[in-house]
Amino acid sequence: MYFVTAQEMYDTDQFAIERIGVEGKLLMENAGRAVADQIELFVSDQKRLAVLIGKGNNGGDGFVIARTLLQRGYDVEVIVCASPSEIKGDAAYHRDVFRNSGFTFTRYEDVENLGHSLKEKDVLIDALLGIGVKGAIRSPYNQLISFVNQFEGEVISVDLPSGLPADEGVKVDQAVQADRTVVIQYPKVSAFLEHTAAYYGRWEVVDIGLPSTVIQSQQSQKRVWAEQDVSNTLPIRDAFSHKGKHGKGLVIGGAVAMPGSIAMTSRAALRAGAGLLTVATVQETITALASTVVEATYTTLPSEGGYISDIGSVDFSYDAIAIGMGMGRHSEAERMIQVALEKTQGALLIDADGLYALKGNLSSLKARQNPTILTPHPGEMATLLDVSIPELLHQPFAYSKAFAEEFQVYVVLKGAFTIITTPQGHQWVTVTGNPGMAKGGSGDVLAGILLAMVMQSQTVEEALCNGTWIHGYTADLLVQHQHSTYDLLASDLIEGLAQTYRALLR
Ligand SMILES: NC(=O)C1=CN([C@@H]2O[C@H](COP(=O)(O)OP(=O)(O)OC[C@H]3O[C@@H](n4cnc5c(N)ncnc54)[C@H](O)[C@@H]3O)[C@@H](O)[C@H]2O)[C@@H](O)CC1
Ligand SMILES: [K+]
Repeated sequence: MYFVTAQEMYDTDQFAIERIGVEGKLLMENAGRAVADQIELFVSDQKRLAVLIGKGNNGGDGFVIARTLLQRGYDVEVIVCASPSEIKGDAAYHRDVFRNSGFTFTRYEDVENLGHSLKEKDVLIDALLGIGVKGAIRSPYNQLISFVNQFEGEVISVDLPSGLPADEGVKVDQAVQADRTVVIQYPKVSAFLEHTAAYYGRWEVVDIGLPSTVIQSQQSQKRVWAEQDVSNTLPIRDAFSHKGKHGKGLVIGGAVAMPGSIAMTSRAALRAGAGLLTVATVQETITALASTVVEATYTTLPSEGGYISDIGSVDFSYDAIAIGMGMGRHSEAERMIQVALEKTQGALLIDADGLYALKGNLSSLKARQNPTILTPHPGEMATLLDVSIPELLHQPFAYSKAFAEEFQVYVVLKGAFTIITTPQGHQWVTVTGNPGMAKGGSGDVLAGILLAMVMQSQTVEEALCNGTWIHGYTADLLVQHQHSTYDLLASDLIEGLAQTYRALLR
């Protein structure tokens, strides 16, 4: 499923209108009807509804929604929050169709009056502002939004919660806190940002019949990776497969005081389907791991002060290598990352302390011929970019894209919405996962799953999307059945992979 910025949405509408010849009025009719159909699914016709209509096309949708629901026997009061002369174009056309159908609306006067009209209502449909919102919210919308947020019944927003920007990088002034949002055709970027997603409440997308050629005409492509995508791309194992067919992987990391993270990465890689796995680490860590990760083979690396001191002896011909977890932040790490970048013949995944060590070596990323994958959490990404975490999270898509394109790497920016960006600038977001994963070790597990995925026969892009989706989905299944968001541990995710694969392969 694609998702868009406000400009991309306007461009797709424009393309549909000018190139395909679907009139704007018809798009609005389709949009309003699709939203009304959706509302009908979860609002009984015994409820009392009010529709708040703003002056733009979002308000135009509101007229169609109100007319459709009234025709279907719903009790709907329509309150227009703009002077009728301010309403223009397609919205004015639908205001007239509404009126000519024999329906009436009242005009918004002040909050007190509005309070009076809404006292008996169960559901408020918010068609005040859509993707056209800009800057600080002006009167009367500022009072209206505060008012809607005090309404005790259910608030359903049309397209997006009024006042909320569609795009990233825009300050939120004031916005409706919706219980549900019925999104028109494509979700907007703000549905996938940590600081704006919650305004939407539960949301679903309705189709207004734009042909897929319309979105494919867009330059920037951002999509949600969903269960169907996993089913379509997860490699099917044939009856004659053997361990060599599922790739040979290597994990480099760990230190005397930190055997846990590399243990989790290795076990996760094996559970996620790695054919053959080798762990290269210091002797003490091998001793600690040997009895818990029995399926791996081991390579002893020289150590100094409890840390790996050199990786020159490593065989770099593996299909994929993951480096950095539990490696420690010390001066030698930087040189070792440099060696890994130069010598790794297959895909190289850099995580955790490896990312920290990469900071001084960014330009060497460009020289690599084979895929390089960085898996930062926001703190690590912010460090790589020299920005603060809030700055990064204000526009994570833009920062990820700029970085991935500049350094020709795959970036997996971890978070409640994990963003996967390819060196070509294509972006995917996965929405699986829950707060139970916000714990130490969960990133190590992800690195292992991603390593295993990259070793299989799928594109790197698919591998990263599948791995990220599976990681979050496993946490979701565990929280639904055996665990809670409090007690869930990273190691539970590894064991939980069994359930996820069984569900996927059923
Ligand atoms: N043909 C189309 O263009 C279609 C549009 N659709 C709907 O149209 C919406 C976009 O319509 P518009 O572009 O008219 O935008 P809006 O409906 O978001 O309204 C923009 C209006 O709000 C005012 N405004 C903007 N920022 C404000 C602020 N900070 N304070 C107070 N007033 C502010 C502007 O003066 C402008 O007139 C979409 O969200 C969607 O609901 C759908 O019906 C599909 C078809
Ligand atoms: K709205």
